[in-house]
Amino acid sequence: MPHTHPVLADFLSFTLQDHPIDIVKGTLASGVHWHYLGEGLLEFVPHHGSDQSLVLSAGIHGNETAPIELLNTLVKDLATGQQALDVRLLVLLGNVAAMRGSDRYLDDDLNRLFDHRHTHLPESREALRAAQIEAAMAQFFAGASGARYHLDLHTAIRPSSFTRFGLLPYQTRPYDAHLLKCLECCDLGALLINHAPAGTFAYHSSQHHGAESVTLELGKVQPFGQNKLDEFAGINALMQSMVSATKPNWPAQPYQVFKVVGQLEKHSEAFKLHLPDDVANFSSYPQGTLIASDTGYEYKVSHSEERVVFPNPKVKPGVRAGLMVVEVKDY
Ligand SMILES: O=C(O)CCC(=O)N[C@@H](CCC(=O)O)C(=O)O
Ligand SMILES: [Zn+2]
Repeated sequence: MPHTHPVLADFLSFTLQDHPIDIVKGTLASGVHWHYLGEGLLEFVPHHGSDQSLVLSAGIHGNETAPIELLNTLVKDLATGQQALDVRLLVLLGNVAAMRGSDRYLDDDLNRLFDHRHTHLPESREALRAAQIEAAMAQFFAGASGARYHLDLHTAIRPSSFTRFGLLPYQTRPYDAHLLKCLECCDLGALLINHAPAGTFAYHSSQHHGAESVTLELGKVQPFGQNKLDEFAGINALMQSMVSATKPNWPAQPYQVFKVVGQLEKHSEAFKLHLPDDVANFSSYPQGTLIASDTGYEYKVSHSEERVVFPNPKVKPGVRAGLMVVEVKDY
């Protein structure tokens, strides 16, 4: 087998080792050009180019290891030629500094700093990283001539009624029919539609680069090496099909659709979540239930029933402490 460059042989270990190297590039036996663009940033371009561009990101939260391992395997498979490539591809590992210590973040949640919101926190280590990532994405999409897609892969802190689910960023344009079709073929139980602009990476790529973007929650957070990667067969099938621009080879399954109707706001350290500590994502509460309170603030369920997603009283004041969703029939 031809020698595989260490960047490609184990992109994750290479990234975690923190050895600064110059930008390196090469061409695989398949003719695919690859280009290491800096920490956690790896671009692949098919020999004949492509009018489709895809960003696959993971590790925006440093302790969400499963998606990082999935991307590492994908890079290896591209390097050996086991995985075909027919799109321009940017593989991006987000919060590398936090990944080294298995932390969600060091100073600030990176997934609240996109949409150029990092400029308000110049001292934060994540602000610097958000700026680097935004610049890398802008450069990548500047070379795009056709459809643009972005899958941002995560895992959740809590157990969930739906093991795998997606979140579409708030958009004023309609959601892309091809992306929705693809999402039916990756073993998701639910899809959430966000109700407002946010500092998330998926919102950033959608809003600022016209990408068809989605955040995917692939299960529960586990340490490196403890993920059962066969649980991710559906999402792997989706990534493989998007990378090779072929039809997904996973059976289409309907998912439940939810709309975000409100968010829990932590204003101060007086914030209180009125739910059990071990509450699971998508737990449902009837109208009138007090979900959270803070000085001069209360969130009570106003619809006949609402479900709670990502409740987290430990976030910094000013950061969203959870989403409230209701089921809807359509987008
Ligand atoms: O489990 C949790 O509390 C958070 C899991 C996670 O990181 N989710 C993303 C969702 C981003 C989105 O709304 O598109 C996040 O909270 O950043
Ligand atoms: Zn995450």
